[in-house]
Amino acid sequence: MPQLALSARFLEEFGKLDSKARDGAVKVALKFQQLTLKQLWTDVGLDFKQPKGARDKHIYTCRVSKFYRGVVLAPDSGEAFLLLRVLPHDDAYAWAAKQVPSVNAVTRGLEILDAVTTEQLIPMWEAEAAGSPASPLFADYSDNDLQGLGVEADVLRAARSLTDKAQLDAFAPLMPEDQWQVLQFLAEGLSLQEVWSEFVAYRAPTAALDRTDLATAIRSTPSRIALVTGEQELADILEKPFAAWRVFLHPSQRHVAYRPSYSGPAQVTGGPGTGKTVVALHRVKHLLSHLRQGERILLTTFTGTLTAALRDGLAQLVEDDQQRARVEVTTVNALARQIVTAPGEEAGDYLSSSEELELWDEISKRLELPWNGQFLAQEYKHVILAQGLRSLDEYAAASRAGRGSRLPATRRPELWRAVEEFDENLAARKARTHLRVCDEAALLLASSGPLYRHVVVDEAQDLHPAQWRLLRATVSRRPDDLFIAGDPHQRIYDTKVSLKSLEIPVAGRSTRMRKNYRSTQEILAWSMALLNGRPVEQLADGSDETLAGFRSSLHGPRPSMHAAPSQDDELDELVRCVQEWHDKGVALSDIAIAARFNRLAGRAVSHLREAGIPALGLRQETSETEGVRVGTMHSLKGLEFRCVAVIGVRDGVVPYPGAVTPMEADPIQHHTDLTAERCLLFVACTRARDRLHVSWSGAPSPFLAEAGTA
Ligand SMILES: Nc1ncnc2c1ncn2[C@@H]1O[C@H](COP(=O)(O)OP(=O)(O)OP(=O)(O)O)[C@@H](O)[C@H]1O
Repeated sequence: MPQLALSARFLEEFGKLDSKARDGAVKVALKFQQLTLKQLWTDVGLDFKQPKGARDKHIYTCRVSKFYRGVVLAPDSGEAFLLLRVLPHDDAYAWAAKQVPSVNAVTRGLEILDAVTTEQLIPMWEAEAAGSPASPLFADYSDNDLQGLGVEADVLRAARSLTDKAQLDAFAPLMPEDQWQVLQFLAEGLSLQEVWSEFVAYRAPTAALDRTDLATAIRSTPSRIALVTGEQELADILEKPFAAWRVFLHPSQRHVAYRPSYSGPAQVTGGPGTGKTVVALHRVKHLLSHLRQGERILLTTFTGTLTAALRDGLAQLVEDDQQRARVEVTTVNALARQIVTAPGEEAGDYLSSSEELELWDEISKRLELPWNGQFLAQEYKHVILAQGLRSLDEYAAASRAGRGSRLPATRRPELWRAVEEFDENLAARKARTHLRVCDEAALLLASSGPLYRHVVVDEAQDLHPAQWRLLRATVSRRPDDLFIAGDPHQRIYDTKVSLKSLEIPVAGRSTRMRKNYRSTQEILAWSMALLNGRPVEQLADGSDETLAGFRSSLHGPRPSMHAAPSQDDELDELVRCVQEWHDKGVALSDIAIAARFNRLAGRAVSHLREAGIPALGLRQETSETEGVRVGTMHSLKGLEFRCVAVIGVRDGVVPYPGAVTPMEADPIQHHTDLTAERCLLFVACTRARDRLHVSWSGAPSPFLAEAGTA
């Protein structure tokens, strides 16, 4: 029996079919599982036909329903059939007739080129390029350079006729995806070596290649083609056609997630929406398949909302309940609480950051110290807790590197007195702070021993050193101990760490993702302007990281912006915008509103409800509840929605002065805080897949003005 394979595009189109056509497509796919080669070719229901004027003899169409046909690639060997697309009857024939499959000489993957349209367009582009004063887009690269990355004759000719990135984008639907991706990386400024190592090296040939062997090429293209091994697997894939991330991984994603083993901690970084969470989930799946009896995995992240998303994702990827039960999904803070709280003991109250600040202010006044509450809180967080200092002697000997404020050594005893006072006050109230508890939990584990065989961390960029110490202590120093996913461009709190300084060395085991799968290029480009090309400090060792080469191949409308005369007008416009999205078929639960603070978020909820649009706070949501999700920019971290409105992006709020340490108090912290505020707006905007709306009342945020968008 030949093997069935499904292309990513087939699956995407299958997901959008009406139920009748879908049933038809399922029946077709099942026949490939049940019939012999001979039976398939002669099956009346399937009605295999070669399109008239087909450019390639391996391409057929088959009947899916009265109105739809599938496009199938049938290699000569009869070993496999690949379902390429499912389209309305006439479109299927028209598309099928123009396509030519081939085996890429470098990547060995199967490729499909729209040979007819390309041949028609190339002479036009060549003529246009000849008359254009612009220099060719790939002038810096020789044919040899491009061929070495898998760019083949027809695409090479087309690439030579391009003069700008917009033309390259327009070419995307016609071109084999991998070749387009290579050209796109180069156009974005990546070096030949970077493109080679990030995209091609994983797939470089190891044995002789038969370029007529389409069946082998089908098996060598797991990033776009899923081989189906049985009816159960077929049902499983077709049941969730939009969860393409479960089945198709980018070569760099697969390489990172399914690498048999890392000799120590490993890291995946990349801009928003590059699939870091997807990679982390696949890594968990891989680690589960090697887990010995009695061993467990910790999958952890920053906030509770994110653990819910991780749990959902894991349930989609690992269907076996018993396997999944071996993975504990929890936040770092919840884990710490669990470790320090004895059975039956009350967990105690946690101080909010404003309560903590109030307490430090009180102590400062009571002890008549020359420092304000903010200074004390920062010293406690960024020096004392960061280094786990437990006595005045330790504090007196500690480094304050990275602090931009001066504190003579002779004054440290006074400050330590404030720390003691703080701890005593908490003990008296039976209260705790999250970081203090993480610090204690790390200490406890240091004597009681690790809890897990592997730890996988998502959204790692905001973890504090005390949280890292805890994670370090939960797992022994062994191969595959820690797998870390994070993006320093999404650091939205005031902590900056270098993993190297925390004895979590990832050098040589770190990979950066560049392809954005979430947002349209229009949303990405707009959001990236907010960062203004500013590099941020890497998680690994504090050196600079940029978003070079970070791009999406999706396209859509440009973000809309609205400058309102008053907050009421701004909220009226928000209602109009949400209504319009909903009228166009977007589910309310796929729409999110983000504000800098809960107050405006709350007003947005009321305003929407008054207009008859169900809305709820992000924290109240369960995935089934219908209604627009509304929350703070912080609470949107790690999530995604089809449409996002970011509101209240005004001067005096974004950045929020209260969250930015004054320059004169500490210039280093001032810079960190300001960057965190900038990144916060970037994070909120990059949650959007298709539509982004940004609004303000009064003067716009200076971040918008600097980006040239307002
Ligand atoms: N290989 C893939 N195929 C299809 N979709 C993918 C793939 N990888 C990721 N995605 C999709 O891209 C979106 C973003 O993925 P994910 O949340 O893992 O990115 P991220 O890098 O963790 O984002 P962020 O840092 O912004 O939280 C998700 O909708 C995910 O399903």
